[in-house]
Amino acid sequence: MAKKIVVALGGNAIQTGNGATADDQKQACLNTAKQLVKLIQEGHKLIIAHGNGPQVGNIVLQQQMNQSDKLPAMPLDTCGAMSQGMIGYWLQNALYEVFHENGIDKNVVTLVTQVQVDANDPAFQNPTKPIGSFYTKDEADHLVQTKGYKMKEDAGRGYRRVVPSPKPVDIIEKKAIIDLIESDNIVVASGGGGIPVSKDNNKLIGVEAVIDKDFASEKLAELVDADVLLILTAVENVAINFGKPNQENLTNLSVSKAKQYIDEGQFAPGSMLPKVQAAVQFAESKKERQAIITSLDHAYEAVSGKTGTIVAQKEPVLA
Ligand SMILES: Nc1ncnc2c1ncn2[C@@H]1O[C@H](COP(=O)(O)OP(=O)(O)O)[C@@H](O)[C@H]1O
Ligand SMILES: NC(=O)OP(=O)(O)O
Repeated sequence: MAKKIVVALGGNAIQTGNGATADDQKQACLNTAKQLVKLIQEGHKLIIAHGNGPQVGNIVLQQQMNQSDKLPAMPLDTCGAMSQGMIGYWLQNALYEVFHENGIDKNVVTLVTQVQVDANDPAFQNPTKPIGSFYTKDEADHLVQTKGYKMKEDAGRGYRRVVPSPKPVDIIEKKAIIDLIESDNIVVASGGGGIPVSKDNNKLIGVEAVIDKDFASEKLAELVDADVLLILTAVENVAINFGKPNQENLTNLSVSKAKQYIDEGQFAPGSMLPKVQAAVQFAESKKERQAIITSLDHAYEAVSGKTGTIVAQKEPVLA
């Protein structure tokens, strides 16, 4: 049965390994497009959201490199908008090629998306979202001193800048997204978690933050009344005891069991935890809604119920 699917693309869908050139990231988007096209051929309607952590961090650094009065650096919200345009272009470009190879006649539209946040969200007092490259401890200390950045160690992989990550409250352009889906376009929306804006009477004020793309994708999936929230990352399954000798990969996961594992601390904050939390929130929002967490390579089989971790109100049964 054809489904409406919000796909949340993780880091490896856009940037594989250390390749941060435009060509490297275009190539990764082409590989991603080759996986997503199978879902489109099956008749599913796709709405594509994506992360931007590495990209927006690099844009901020590029902005600051030759900064002067005549060449002012753009603030983080504007850098977020730039990352949406850049990644949206790569995805449109990749899907164009793959659609032509497969005789598919569809438009792909990237919508610059503003996502409302609460200006009083406690996240503004406690930056947690890693962006940009990884640094050694010495480099990180230098950035703290020279730029006033907050730096944190990121899961044993080195130090990264962290910025506030408030929760998404609403998607300003939701009606336009729904109209585009209904007129049979593939929509890329809410990229990088959306551009964070807070409401001030009839104004939207851009704020210095990066919204988590898993939470923003969940909000998008609810607002467009999707059947499935498909979170694509680097692993085929969510696991308990991850990385330990007794690791157990999860296939069917009820909301209540997922909450129990969250309370036990089974999912790493900043990586798997927000995915499972977003999946629970989506599955809880309506009885027949399902969230699937799997790898890009397994997206097609997972939507047919053959692999991945499926989160639903009651334990679903794999096909
Ligand atoms: N319990 C867990 N089960 C599976 N993967 C986990 C778990 N805890 C942490 N991870 C790690 O989280 C990673 C996904 O997070 P991340 O790389 O931040 O996501 P994204 O794909 O959105 O960029 C996985 O590739 C895996 O290495
Ligand atoms: N905005 C965001 O969550 O990006 P990443 O998924 O790349 O961290």
